[in-house]
Formats: sequence, structure tokens, C-alpha cells
Amino acid sequence: MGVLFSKLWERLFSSGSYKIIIIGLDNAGKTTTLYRLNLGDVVVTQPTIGSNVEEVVHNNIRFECWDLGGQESLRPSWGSYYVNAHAIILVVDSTDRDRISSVRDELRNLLTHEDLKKAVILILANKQDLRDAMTAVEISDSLLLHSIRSHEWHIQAACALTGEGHREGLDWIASKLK
Ligand SMILES: Nc1nc2c(ncn2[C@@H]2O[C@H](COP(=O)(O)OP(=O)(O)OP(=O)(O)O)[C@@H](O)[C@H]2O)c(=O)[nH]1
Ligand SMILES: [Mg+2]
Repeated sequence: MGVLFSKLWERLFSSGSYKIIIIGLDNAGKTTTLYRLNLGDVVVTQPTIGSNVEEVVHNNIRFECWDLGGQESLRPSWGSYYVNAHAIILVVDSTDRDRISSVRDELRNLLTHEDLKKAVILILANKQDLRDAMTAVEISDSLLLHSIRSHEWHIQAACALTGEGHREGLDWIASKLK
């Protein structure tokens, strides 16, 4: 009886959760973003090997958020997490001008992935607190966002240390999933 009840409970209350995959190059601020969303606080991070998964509740909507390691050797494994994903959060280090073309390549890979045909894409222009950060408009131009026709996308200026832009970003995702 107890097991039956807990399965029923799980089905009733877990079924309403949406799956979000957080990707981006190494050092972009993905893990910092995940724990800022989950705990409302800044954690000390190490480069992620594998993944972290946490639940984030925003406006009574439950999100299952997967944060993946961004090192070059780990990027080929991102695709194995995409099945049933509702949204992608692409975190960009806005100061990393030298590697913005690598971000563009990874974005192209996302757009053509079979499992992401229906996913919406939020780009977080992270590290806006740093003086030499590119603006969201500059990043949008570098990533050729306006040429994207296949997916809903939105770019949001953000800072994972303060949480700037997170509410707006999740509001946008929620508005697209409803
Ligand atoms: N100034 C500033 N630093 C940030 C911000 N977000 C993250 N950082 C710092 O950037 C560094 C890397 O952050 P992580 O969250 O570990 O980066 P990651 O994208 O998870 O990196 P990988 O796990 O290697 O893919 C850490 O020192 C963070 O404190 C931000 O918005 N502003
Ligand atoms: Mg990480």
C-alpha cells in the first residue's frame, strides 16, 4: 500500500516537470548558474566532469536541470542527455571573445540534433559584471542568432554571481512551454 501510494504520488507530482539541459564551453559559468538557480547562492565550483542535476522550481513550475561539463573532450557526450529535453540553456562567457566561434559551432550542432527539434533555446550572456564583457547584442550578432528559423530562441544578459537575468530567462522558457 505504501509503495503504491508513493508511486501514485510520484506520478502525480513528478509528471509536471520539464527537462532543461545547461551547456556551454568550459568556464562559461554553467555550474555556478545551476546552483544559483537551485540554492539562490554562489558555490565554489570545480570543472565539471560528467553532470550535475538539480530541481529548480520557478513560478510553481518544476524544472529538472542538467548541467554538463563543457571541456572539449566532454562535448561529444552532450547529445546523450538531449532525449526528452524541453529547453536548452546555452551559457556563454561574455568575456571570451577568442572562443565565440566555438560557441557558434556548438550552437549549430544543437540546431541540427534530432532529439532537440522541439526544444527552445535560451542563451545566457553570462559574466555581465565583468568590465570587458560583450553585450547581449554583440553576442547575438556573433552567434548569428537572427538567422535561426528552426527553433524558438531568446538571449538574456546575465550574471551567475548575482542571479541577474535568471528570472527573466526562466520566465521566457516558462512562457514557451505552457
Ligand atoms: N565574474 C563572474 N564570474 C563567474 C560568473 N559565472 C561564473 N563565474 C566564474 O567562472 C568560473 C567557472 O564557473 P563554472 O560555473 O565552474 O563554469 P562551468 O561552465 O561549469 O565550467 P565546466 O564545468 O568546466 O564546463 C568560476 O570561477 C566562477 O566563479 C559570472 O557571472 N561572473
Ligand atoms: Mg561545470
